[in-house]
Amino acid sequence: MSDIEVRTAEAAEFEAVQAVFGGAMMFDATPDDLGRQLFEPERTLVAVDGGEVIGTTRALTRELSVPGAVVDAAHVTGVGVRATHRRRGVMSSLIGRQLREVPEAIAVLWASESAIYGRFGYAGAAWGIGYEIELHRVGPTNERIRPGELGELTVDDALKELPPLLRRLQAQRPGVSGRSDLGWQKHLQDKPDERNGRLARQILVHRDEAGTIDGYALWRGKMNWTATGPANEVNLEELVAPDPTAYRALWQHLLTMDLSAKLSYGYAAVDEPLQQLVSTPTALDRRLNESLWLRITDVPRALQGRRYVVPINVVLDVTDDLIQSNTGHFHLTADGDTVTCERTDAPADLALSITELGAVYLGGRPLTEFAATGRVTEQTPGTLNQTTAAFGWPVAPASLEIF
Ligand SMILES: CC(=O)SCCNC(=O)CCNC(=O)[C@H](O)C(C)(C)COP(=O)(O)OP(=O)(O)OC[C@H]1O[C@@H](n2cnc3c(N)ncnc32)[C@H](O)[C@@H]1OP(=O)(O)O
Repeated sequence: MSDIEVRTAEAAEFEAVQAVFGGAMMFDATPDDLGRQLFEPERTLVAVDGGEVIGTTRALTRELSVPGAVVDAAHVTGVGVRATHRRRGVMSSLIGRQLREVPEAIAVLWASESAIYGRFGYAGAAWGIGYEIELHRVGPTNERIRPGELGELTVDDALKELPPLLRRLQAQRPGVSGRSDLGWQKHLQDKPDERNGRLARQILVHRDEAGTIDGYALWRGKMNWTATGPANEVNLEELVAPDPTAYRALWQHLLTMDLSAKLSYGYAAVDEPLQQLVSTPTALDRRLNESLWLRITDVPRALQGRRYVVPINVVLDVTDDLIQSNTGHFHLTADGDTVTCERTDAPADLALSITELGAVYLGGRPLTEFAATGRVTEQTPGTLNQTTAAFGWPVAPASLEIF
């Protein structure tokens, strides 16, 4: 590490950053115009050896829904180190500096491997459910879809119509990342060489009785003809339907696609209502996946940024090996929209590290889970259950996209 310099990237280094990340992940990272426009060099760190970029990490400027609010969250991505420079502490230098420098009170990421980020105080804060639905077995309920309720949009129309629906979902569910106009363009980009043998993306929408779009699904089909007949595959990429009628109608349509045997979807929530809409939930073939990892970088600001499901008045003893200002006692009080979190000398009710605080931040994991292994300790009897209830949230967090 001694000869390796870690510094902020320059705009001209976009290609080098892409090449290092693509090489490390083993995908073709040919830069495109939208990717270039979304590049934030001032929020990218590079490790340089002999003038050559050999390691990278990026923080994207995006918002995230958290319990009861939408806040700024550093969306960390592009973490890669050239294979020739692995296991010499390059990533540790990059991630350590990034976490100390990001202005946001929380950072989030999708991990390529579970073993990487815990050492930096990140914790799995949301689970996701992957479906491999057997359409012949699942038995969708008989939803009547009236003519005109469903339609398709062009990308240009989708860029106007879909963003408000994602914002509505953010108001309902924690863990959902916001998208800028450019972010939407990138999300709806449909490069033929990235379709994995599937057809072009379909932008399916549902309209309410007044003709207003109140839900959408992004999906692709793939023809598969077997010796026994058609077995096409439907790949659902995203479904956003804050309105119950739209939610039911879109799923009903997708589950009954002609000639199709399978529907795959990777971003369902742990409490996904879909299971109520089918007669055989086991045919959903559900798999629990890791989804969003979260790291609190500023305890008082992060804890003040979200809401709590019941009033709370607790002193937390937090330890953080990487960010010293997060270590100490913090007095958290919350009652509805009035939330305060301040450093205090008062004795602590609960002791935990920054990792456990990150794990429970989105309301998807209970503090009691960590008390069971001694990672959270109760100093004042009764405060564990109260604090667990306050940090919980009625809707499970779910992240809709790998960024
Ligand atoms: C948010 C995202 O972008 S996710 C994408 C992450 N990137 C990838 O998976 C691409 C392929 N891998 C890589 O580029 C690199 O191997 C990285 C970035 C994962 C690690 O970079 P390195 O510079 O080798 O890590 P570094 O030397 O700082 O390792 C620090 C510690 O993490 C451990 N570690 C590093 N990578 C891994 C891994 N994949 N699995 C388990 N442990 C790991 C190291 O063993 C080391 O442990 P130690 O402190 O006990 O000795």
